[in-house]
Parts: sequence; structure tokens; C-alpha cells
Amino acid sequence: MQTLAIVAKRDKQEAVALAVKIRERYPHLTVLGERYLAHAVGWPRVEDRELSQRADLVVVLGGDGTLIHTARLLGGRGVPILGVNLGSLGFMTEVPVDEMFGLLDEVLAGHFKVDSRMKLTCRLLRNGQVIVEDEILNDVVINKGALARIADHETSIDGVPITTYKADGIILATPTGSTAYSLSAGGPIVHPSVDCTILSPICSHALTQRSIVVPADRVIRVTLRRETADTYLTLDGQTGHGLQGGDCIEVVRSPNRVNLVRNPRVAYFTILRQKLHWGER
Ligand SMILES: NC(=O)c1ccc[n+]([C@@H]2O[C@H](COP(=O)([O-])OP(=O)(O)OC[C@H]3O[C@@H](n4cnc5c(N)ncnc54)[C@H](O)[C@@H]3O)[C@@H](O)[C@H]2O)c1
Ligand SMILES: Nc1ncnc2c1ncn2[C@@H]1O[C@H](COP(=O)(O)OP(=O)(O)OP(=O)(O)O)[C@@H](O)[C@H]1O
Repeated sequence: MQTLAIVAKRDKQEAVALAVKIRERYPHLTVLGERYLAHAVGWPRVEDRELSQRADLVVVLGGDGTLIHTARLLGGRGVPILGVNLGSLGFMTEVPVDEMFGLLDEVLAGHFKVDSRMKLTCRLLRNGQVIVEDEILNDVVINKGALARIADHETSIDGVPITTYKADGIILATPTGSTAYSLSAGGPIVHPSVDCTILSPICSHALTQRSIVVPADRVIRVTLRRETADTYLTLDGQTGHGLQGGDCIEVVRSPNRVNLVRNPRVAYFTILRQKLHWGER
């Protein structure tokens, strides 16, 4: 490994200071900072595209939001990402600060394993044209604003109609995203090594309409019936698009994946137990 890229959480001085320490510790490596960090510490400015093409490893210093931001920045490149937790929850940034250098030394020596996480490709079609296409690590959320009327979401899987959900919204989550918004909407926790898409209605009017777990290669389509003002598509909680009646949201597994460097000292279920406060083992 020759080129290390660092993405630091915005407005977090501790993250910036750690990035400087990383660069000092590995003088033989090329260390690139994402735009925000480079500006904060006076390193040369590198565009996102160049950073994603040159990096052999990306270190994320922040929380889950910073990690999602990084996965989006890397686009289709499956560069290993090592997440160091400086956030409040840090479900995906699973390395504590005091273990960072020990693990980084091992990773740079080539001793590491990655968790390969599936992504979704999401397309928004309006009048039959794709107007938005994006890749998702956590979830695709179709949701109404506070004062909007309940919406009708006509839903199909591989062209077969499922139902028209009368609900506040629909969440289409990856296994990674199963512990985020989908969990709050009553969805199941899905181990990230299982490839699937989880469809969870938000506050469905029909009480028997629960989450459905669908094989990842199936195409899920949700079409908004009738004019629904004040309805939005939110991708990974980070980008939003206003929706109109007749819009169709199509979701299927992406060919690209996100590779998270595993912390060998913690298992997935340890993280669940700790972060979801399930008490002692
Ligand atoms: N009611 C809810 O639970 C709710 C509402 C809106 C958005 N969200 C989630 O927030 C995500 C975006 O995260 P963010 O950090 O940029 O925004 P944020 O800062 O608003 O964080 C929301 C919370 O979700 C946690 N989180 C994010 N991804 C997770 C995951 N895969 N597993 C477990 N917890 C996770 C974060 O650590 C944070 O505590 C969206 O993808 C969505 O799933 C949750
Ligand atoms: N370098 C960055 N560039 C752009 N956006 C960033 C950057 N760092 C963080 N953000 C955004 O700032 C927000 C907060 O960051 P983050 O979620 O990592 O912190 P947190 O909320 O404390 O942690 P957690 O999500 O683990 O609770 C996120 O929405 C993330 O997308």
C-alpha cells in the first residue's frame, strides 16, 4: 500500500489532529486528505475523483455519516475503508481511537480482512426517463412531509404487484441499513453477509403490512399514485429529491460493494450488543 486517503468528520478538531498524526507516523506513504481536511490542515487540494482513483486504503475519522459520505465519494471503487469512531454511535466506524495505530500497522503490513457490504442502485424515473441514479449503502427512503396526506405506494417485485401501501413512506434498506431507519420502522436486523433488500413500510395504515425481506437481485419498484405534494426521496440520509405523482423508484443490487476493514477484536454481534444496549452477554 502506497497511498492512504483520510476523510475527517467536519468541524471535529480531534479528527483533524488525528489525521496529522497519521501522516507523521507514516512518512514513507503518500497521504491525501479529502477536500475539507486538506483545507483545514493546508495539504494540497485533491478532487474527490482523483482521491478515489489513487487511494489504496481510506481511513475515516468520524461517525456513520462520515463513513456513508466516504462510500458515496468512492463511487464504484471497492477500496478498503477503515472506520475510526469519533461519532456518537459509530455502528460502522468500529475501531476505537486507542486501537487505531495498532490496526493501521497491521493493515499496512497486509494483514487484514474486509467485510464486503452490498449496495443498492436506485433510479428515480419520471415520465419513463431516469432523472436520478445513485448507489446506496444504507437505505432509500420515500417519505412524506409533516403536513402531507397519506400517500399511495404501488409496489411490485420483478413486475409482480405486491400491494399499494397507504403509508407515511417506504424504506428500502440494505443489510447494512437494516440497523438504521428500517429498524426504527419495525424491520428485522439482517447480518451484513446476507445479500437482500428489506422493504419496510413507515406507519402503514394496514396493520398486517410488515417488513418483507427480498433476494437482492430482484427489482423492486414503488410508484407514487395520485398527486402527492410534499413527498421526498432521501438517499442514505444524505441527498434528497422532491417527488411527484406518477414517479417510480426502482431499486436493485448494485454490482459494486463497500469493503469495510474488519476490527479482528470485535464481532458483529458484539457491536450489536454494545451499540443497541442489549446489556451484558
Ligand atoms: N428514525 C430513524 O431511525 C431515522 C430517521 C432518519 C434517518 N435515519 C438514518 O440515518 C441514516 C444516515 O445516517 P447519518 O449518520 O448520516 O445521519 P444522522 O447523523 O442523522 O444519524 C442517524 C443515526 O443513525 C445511525 N446510523 C446510520 N447508519 C447506521 C447503520 N447502518 N446502522 C446503525 N445505525 C446507523 C447514526 O449513527 C446516527 O446515530 C440514514 O441512512 C437513515 O437510515 C434514521
Ligand atoms: N468530511 C465530510 N464531508 C462532508 N460531510 C461530512 C464530512 N464529515 C461528516 N459529514 C457529515 O456530517 C454529519 C455528521 O457526521 P457523523 O454522522 O459522522 O457524526 P455523528 O452524527 O457524530 O456520528 P454517528 O452518525 O456515528 O452518530 C453527517 O451527515 C455526515 O454526512
